[in-house]
Amino acid sequence: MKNITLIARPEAITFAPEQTALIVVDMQNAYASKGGYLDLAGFDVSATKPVIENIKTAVAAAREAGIVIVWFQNGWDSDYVEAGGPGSPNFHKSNALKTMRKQPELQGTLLAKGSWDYQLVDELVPQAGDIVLPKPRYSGFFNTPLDSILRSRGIRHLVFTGIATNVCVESTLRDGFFLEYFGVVLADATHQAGPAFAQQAALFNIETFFGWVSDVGTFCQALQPQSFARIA
Ligand SMILES: NC(=O)N/C=C\C(=O)O
Repeated sequence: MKNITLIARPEAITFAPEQTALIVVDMQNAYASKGGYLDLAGFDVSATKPVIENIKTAVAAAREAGIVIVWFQNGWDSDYVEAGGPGSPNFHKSNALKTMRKQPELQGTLLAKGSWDYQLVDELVPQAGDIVLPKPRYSGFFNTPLDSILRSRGIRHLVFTGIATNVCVESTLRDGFFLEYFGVVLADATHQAGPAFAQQAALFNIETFFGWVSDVGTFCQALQPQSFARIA
Protein backbone atom coordinates (compact mmCIF):
# COMPACT_ATOMS: atom_id res chain seq x y z
CA MET A 1 0.00 0.00 0.00
CA LYS A 2 1.07 3.57 -0.67
CA ASN A 3 2.56 5.66 2.13
CA ILE A 4 0.45 8.49 3.50
CA THR A 5 1.75 11.93 4.39
CA LEU A 6 -0.23 13.64 7.14
CA ILE A 7 0.11 17.38 7.60
CA ALA A 8 0.81 17.83 11.30
CA ARG A 9 2.57 20.00 13.84
CA PRO A 10 5.51 20.48 14.17
CA GLU A 11 5.95 18.93 10.70
CA ALA A 12 4.26 16.49 8.34
CA ILE A 13 4.70 12.79 9.08
CA THR A 14 4.65 9.89 6.61
CA PHE A 15 3.40 6.39 7.45
CA ALA A 16 2.24 3.19 5.81
CA PRO A 17 -1.40 2.29 6.65
CA GLU A 18 -0.50 -1.36 7.28
CA GLN A 19 2.10 -0.24 9.84
CA THR A 20 -0.34 2.06 11.62
CA ALA A 21 -3.00 1.67 14.33
CA LEU A 22 -5.74 4.11 15.26
CA ILE A 23 -5.98 4.06 19.05
CA VAL A 24 -9.29 5.06 20.62
CA VAL A 25 -8.63 5.75 24.29
CA ASP A 26 -11.36 5.12 26.87
CA MET A 27 -14.43 6.42 25.02
CA GLN A 28 -16.58 5.12 27.86
CA ASN A 29 -19.59 6.69 29.55
CA ALA A 30 -17.21 7.35 32.45
CA TYR A 31 -15.31 9.91 30.40
CA ALA A 32 -17.78 11.17 27.78
CA SER A 33 -21.29 11.05 29.25
CA LYS A 34 -23.29 13.11 31.72
CA GLY A 35 -23.70 11.01 34.87
CA GLY A 36 -20.41 9.21 34.22
CA TYR A 37 -17.35 9.21 36.48
CA LEU A 38 -15.72 12.44 35.26
CA ASP A 39 -19.00 14.33 35.45
CA LEU A 40 -19.72 13.00 38.97
CA ALA A 41 -16.18 13.89 40.03
CA GLY A 42 -16.73 17.51 38.92
CA PHE A 43 -15.07 17.58 35.50
CA ASP A 44 -16.81 19.30 32.58
CA VAL A 45 -17.97 16.78 29.94
CA SER A 46 -20.37 19.16 28.16
CA ALA A 47 -18.21 19.40 25.03
CA THR A 48 -17.63 15.70 24.36
CA LYS A 49 -20.37 15.18 21.70
CA PRO A 50 -18.34 16.67 18.81
CA VAL A 51 -15.36 14.61 19.96
CA ILE A 52 -17.46 11.43 19.70
CA GLU A 53 -18.55 12.42 16.18
CA ASN A 54 -14.98 13.20 15.14
CA ILE A 55 -13.78 9.83 16.45
CA LYS A 56 -16.53 8.10 14.47
CA THR A 57 -15.30 9.87 11.32
CA ALA A 58 -11.64 9.05 11.99
CA VAL A 59 -12.44 5.38 12.72
CA ALA A 60 -14.44 5.02 9.48
CA ALA A 61 -11.67 6.63 7.40
CA ALA A 62 -8.96 4.54 9.06
CA ARG A 63 -10.91 1.32 8.59
CA GLU A 64 -11.43 2.11 4.90
CA ALA A 65 -7.69 2.68 4.51
CA GLY A 66 -6.83 -0.68 6.14
CA ILE A 67 -5.60 0.81 9.42
CA VAL A 68 -6.23 -1.42 12.43
CA ILE A 69 -8.43 0.06 15.19
CA VAL A 70 -7.56 -0.49 18.87
CA TRP A 71 -10.20 0.43 21.47
CA PHE A 72 -9.23 0.81 25.11
CA GLN A 73 -11.53 0.52 28.11
CA ASN A 74 -10.16 1.74 31.41
CA GLY A 75 -11.28 0.16 34.68
CA TRP A 76 -11.26 -2.68 37.12
CA ASP A 77 -13.24 -5.56 38.57
CA SER A 78 -16.23 -4.43 40.64
CA ASP A 79 -14.39 -5.21 43.89
CA TYR A 80 -11.55 -2.92 42.72
CA VAL A 81 -8.86 -5.52 43.40
CA GLU A 82 -7.22 -4.52 40.08
CA ALA A 83 -7.30 -0.86 41.12
CA GLY A 84 -4.79 -1.51 43.90
CA GLY A 85 -5.16 -0.93 47.62
CA PRO A 86 -3.57 1.73 49.85
CA GLY A 87 -0.14 0.43 48.77
CA SER A 88 -0.78 1.72 45.24
CA PRO A 89 -0.53 5.38 44.24
CA ASN A 90 -3.55 4.66 42.02
CA PHE A 91 -5.64 4.14 45.17
CA HIS A 92 -4.70 7.65 46.32
CA LYS A 93 -4.76 9.50 42.97
CA SER A 94 -7.68 7.94 41.07
CA ASN A 95 -10.50 10.47 41.20
CA ALA A 96 -12.96 7.64 40.54
CA LEU A 97 -11.83 5.79 43.66
CA LYS A 98 -11.77 9.05 45.65
CA THR A 99 -15.27 9.95 44.50
CA MET A 100 -16.56 6.55 45.59
CA ARG A 101 -14.90 6.89 49.00
CA LYS A 102 -16.65 10.25 49.42
CA GLN A 103 -19.96 8.87 48.13
CA PRO A 104 -20.10 5.20 49.22
CA GLU A 105 -23.46 4.73 47.45
CA LEU A 106 -21.47 4.85 44.17
CA GLN A 107 -19.22 1.96 45.23
CA GLY A 108 -19.08 -0.72 42.53
CA THR A 109 -20.43 1.58 39.80
CA LEU A 110 -17.56 3.83 38.61
CA LEU A 111 -15.18 2.24 36.09
CA ALA A 112 -16.31 -1.22 37.21
CA LYS A 113 -16.32 -3.89 34.52
CA GLY A 114 -19.93 -4.71 33.59
CA SER A 115 -21.25 -1.28 34.59
CA TRP A 116 -22.78 1.42 32.35
CA ASP A 117 -19.89 3.68 33.36
CA TYR A 118 -17.34 1.17 31.96
CA GLN A 119 -19.18 0.68 28.65
CA LEU A 120 -18.10 2.47 25.48
CA VAL A 121 -20.56 5.24 24.52
CA ASP A 122 -23.43 3.97 22.36
CA GLU A 123 -22.26 5.92 19.31
CA LEU A 124 -18.92 4.09 19.08
CA VAL A 125 -19.17 0.39 18.32
CA PRO A 126 -16.10 -1.80 17.66
CA GLN A 127 -16.42 -4.06 14.62
CA ALA A 128 -15.10 -7.52 13.81
CA GLY A 129 -11.35 -7.30 13.27
CA ASP A 130 -10.93 -4.40 15.71
CA ILE A 131 -8.95 -4.98 18.89
CA VAL A 132 -10.62 -4.19 22.21
CA LEU A 133 -8.34 -4.06 25.24
CA PRO A 134 -9.09 -3.48 28.91
CA LYS A 135 -6.47 -1.46 30.77
CA PRO A 136 -6.03 -1.02 34.52
CA ARG A 137 -3.90 2.17 34.57
CA TYR A 138 -3.56 5.39 32.60
CA SER A 139 -1.06 4.03 30.06
CA GLY A 140 -2.40 1.57 27.51
CA PHE A 141 1.01 -0.11 27.49
CA PHE A 142 0.96 -0.97 31.19
CA ASN A 143 -0.15 -4.55 32.02
CA THR A 144 -1.79 -5.02 28.61
CA PRO A 145 -0.76 -7.00 25.49
CA LEU A 146 -0.69 -3.81 23.37
CA ASP A 147 3.04 -3.85 22.62
CA SER A 148 3.07 -7.50 21.51
CA ILE A 149 -0.08 -7.05 19.43
CA LEU A 150 1.45 -4.08 17.63
CA ARG A 151 4.89 -5.68 17.19
CA SER A 152 3.46 -8.90 15.82
CA ARG A 153 1.73 -6.86 13.11
CA GLY A 154 4.74 -4.67 12.33
CA ILE A 155 2.92 -1.55 13.52
CA ARG A 156 5.17 1.46 14.20
CA HIS A 157 2.80 4.44 13.97
CA LEU A 158 -0.02 5.18 16.42
CA VAL A 159 -2.75 7.72 15.71
CA PHE A 160 -4.47 8.73 18.95
CA THR A 161 -8.04 9.79 19.71
CA GLY A 162 -10.06 9.65 22.92
CA ILE A 163 -10.39 11.03 26.43
CA ALA A 164 -8.54 12.35 28.31
CA THR A 165 -5.80 14.07 26.27
CA ASN A 166 -3.81 15.03 29.36
CA VAL A 167 -4.12 11.69 31.17
CA CYS A 168 -4.53 8.37 29.30
CA VAL A 169 -3.90 9.66 25.76
CA GLU A 170 -0.70 11.44 26.78
CA SER A 171 0.42 8.58 29.06
CA THR A 172 -0.01 5.99 26.30
CA LEU A 173 1.63 8.16 23.66
CA ARG A 174 4.59 8.83 25.97
CA ASP A 175 5.08 5.15 26.78
CA GLY A 176 4.84 4.44 23.04
CA PHE A 177 7.57 7.01 22.40
CA PHE A 178 9.91 5.17 24.77
CA LEU A 179 9.11 1.91 22.95
CA GLU A 180 9.98 3.55 19.58
CA TYR A 181 6.43 4.10 18.32
CA PHE A 182 5.63 7.28 16.39
CA GLY A 183 2.60 8.92 18.03
CA VAL A 184 0.20 11.39 16.39
CA VAL A 185 -2.78 12.96 18.17
CA LEU A 186 -5.88 14.09 16.27
CA ALA A 187 -6.60 17.08 18.51
CA ASP A 188 -10.31 17.50 17.70
CA ALA A 189 -10.90 13.82 18.45
CA THR A 190 -9.66 14.26 22.01
CA HIS A 191 -10.84 16.09 25.13
CA GLN A 192 -9.08 16.95 28.35
CA ALA A 193 -9.98 16.11 31.95
CA GLY A 194 -9.81 19.55 33.56
CA PRO A 195 -9.62 23.14 32.34
CA ALA A 196 -8.92 24.08 28.69
CA PHE A 197 -5.29 24.81 29.53
CA ALA A 198 -4.81 21.08 30.27
CA GLN A 199 -5.65 20.32 26.62
CA GLN A 200 -3.30 23.04 25.38
CA ALA A 201 -0.48 21.91 27.64
CA ALA A 202 -0.85 18.25 26.63
CA LEU A 203 -0.84 19.15 22.94
CA PHE A 204 2.14 21.46 23.46
CA ASN A 205 4.08 18.66 25.20
CA ILE A 206 3.20 16.18 22.51
CA GLU A 207 4.08 18.35 19.53
CA THR A 208 7.26 19.66 21.17
CA PHE A 209 8.67 16.55 22.83
CA PHE A 210 6.86 13.29 22.14
CA GLY A 211 5.05 13.25 18.82
CA TRP A 212 2.87 15.06 16.32
CA VAL A 213 -0.51 16.83 16.37
CA SER A 214 -3.03 16.91 13.54
CA ASP A 215 -6.84 16.88 13.22
CA VAL A 216 -9.57 14.63 11.87
CA GLY A 217 -10.27 16.59 8.64
CA THR A 218 -6.59 16.56 7.71
CA PHE A 219 -6.31 12.85 8.59
CA CYS A 220 -9.30 11.97 6.37
CA GLN A 221 -7.94 14.09 3.51
CA ALA A 222 -4.58 12.35 3.76
CA LEU A 223 -6.26 8.93 3.65
CA GLN A 224 -8.74 9.71 0.88
CA PRO A 225 -6.52 9.05 -2.16
CA GLN A 226 -5.74 5.70 -0.53
CA SER A 227 -9.45 4.89 -0.24
CA PHE A 228 -10.07 5.92 -3.84
CA ALA A 229 -7.13 3.79 -5.00
CA ARG A 230 -8.51 0.79 -3.07
CA ILE A 231 -12.02 1.21 -4.50
CA ALA A 232 -10.79 1.77 -8.12
N1 LIG B 1 -9.00 7.90 30.38
C1 LIG B 1 -8.38 8.82 31.09
O1 LIG B 1 -7.66 9.67 30.57
N2 LIG B 1 -8.61 8.82 32.45
C2 LIG B 1 -8.37 9.93 33.24
C3 LIG B 1 -8.58 9.89 34.57
C4 LIG B 1 -8.98 8.69 35.32
O2 LIG B 1 -9.18 7.62 34.75
O3 LIG B 1 -9.11 8.83 36.54
